[in-house]
Amino acid sequence: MSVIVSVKSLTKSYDNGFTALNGVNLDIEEGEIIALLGPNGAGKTTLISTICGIAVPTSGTITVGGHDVIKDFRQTRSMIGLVPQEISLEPFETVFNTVSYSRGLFGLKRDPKLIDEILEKLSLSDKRKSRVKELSGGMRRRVLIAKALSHEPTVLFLDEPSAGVDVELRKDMWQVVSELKKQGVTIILTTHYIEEAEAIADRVAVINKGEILLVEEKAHLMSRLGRKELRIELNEPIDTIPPELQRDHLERAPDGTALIYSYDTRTEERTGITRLLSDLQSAGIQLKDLQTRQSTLEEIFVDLVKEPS
Ligand SMILES: Nc1ncnc2c1ncn2[C@@H]1O[C@H](COP(=O)(O)OP(=O)(O)OP(=O)(O)O)[C@@H](O)[C@H]1O
Repeated sequence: MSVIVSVKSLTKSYDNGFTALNGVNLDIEEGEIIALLGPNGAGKTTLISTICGIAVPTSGTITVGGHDVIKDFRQTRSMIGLVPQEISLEPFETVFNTVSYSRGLFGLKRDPKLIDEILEKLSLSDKRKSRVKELSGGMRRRVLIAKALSHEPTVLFLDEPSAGVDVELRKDMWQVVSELKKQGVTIILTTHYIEEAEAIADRVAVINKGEILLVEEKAHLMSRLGRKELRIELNEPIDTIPPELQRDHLERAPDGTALIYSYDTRTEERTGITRLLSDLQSAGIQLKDLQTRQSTLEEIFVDLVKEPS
């Protein structure tokens, strides 16, 4: 596979002296989906903006398709589609015109057939004459993607594509992104949702305080981060963990009303839950409720990016 976006020793300091990116190196392969994960203020948007040529690097170089984003701005920008986080669409305009207009902004000739194909790809064909204000939130996001694709870019940036979107629509969005990948579009997305990176990314880059902490194959990263927690609510609070449960490495909630069991579904063949439940029975502990939860990205970041104490 060849590298389509190459970022070398990129530093970006804003006019107020703040360094938002500090020596970033990142190669993005043609045709991959890479998720850029990072806490608020990590530098994700700044990185996207510099690659798109919207923000000027303080030092370092960026190439898209082998062209320098500053020297050959027009050429590189035309290869890039950018889907912003905020939905900013003209409410009274039709879907077709909205997308067609975006193509015009790149100085390209009108191409109704192409616009119809893009709408088809995004399951918006039956809405082509609808006004934007008549669309649901999920459809509006698709219109944003259609706009970004209207000038036929080969690289697509999606900034938080499913922020504030419900689970159903999020899955829909993943489907759309996977389809675009199949058609050969390289996709870079920023996200706060680990399930999102897990569902669609080939690789994951973690950025914090303007530095890339790691870039890894998703499968590898997930095996390191994918811990789950089983919370066992008890009928009666307990003061200490009974000896029958010592081997299960449980934690006791501070008020004694629950036990917490951590396990890893990916790296361990057996979760140990069956054994745990039988040990609970042997210890005569009555369960009130069971809940599982996965570490949130926020928690993973706390681990990944925590300052050494
Ligand atoms: N124009 C600017 N002038 C000064 N500082 C800025 C400017 N734009 C961004 N910053 C700062 O640079 C840092 C990185 O911001 P950026 O928007 O790139 O982060 P982000 O990872 O996209 O965050 P979020 O997840 O909140 O969108 C932040 O501390 C931000 O306050």
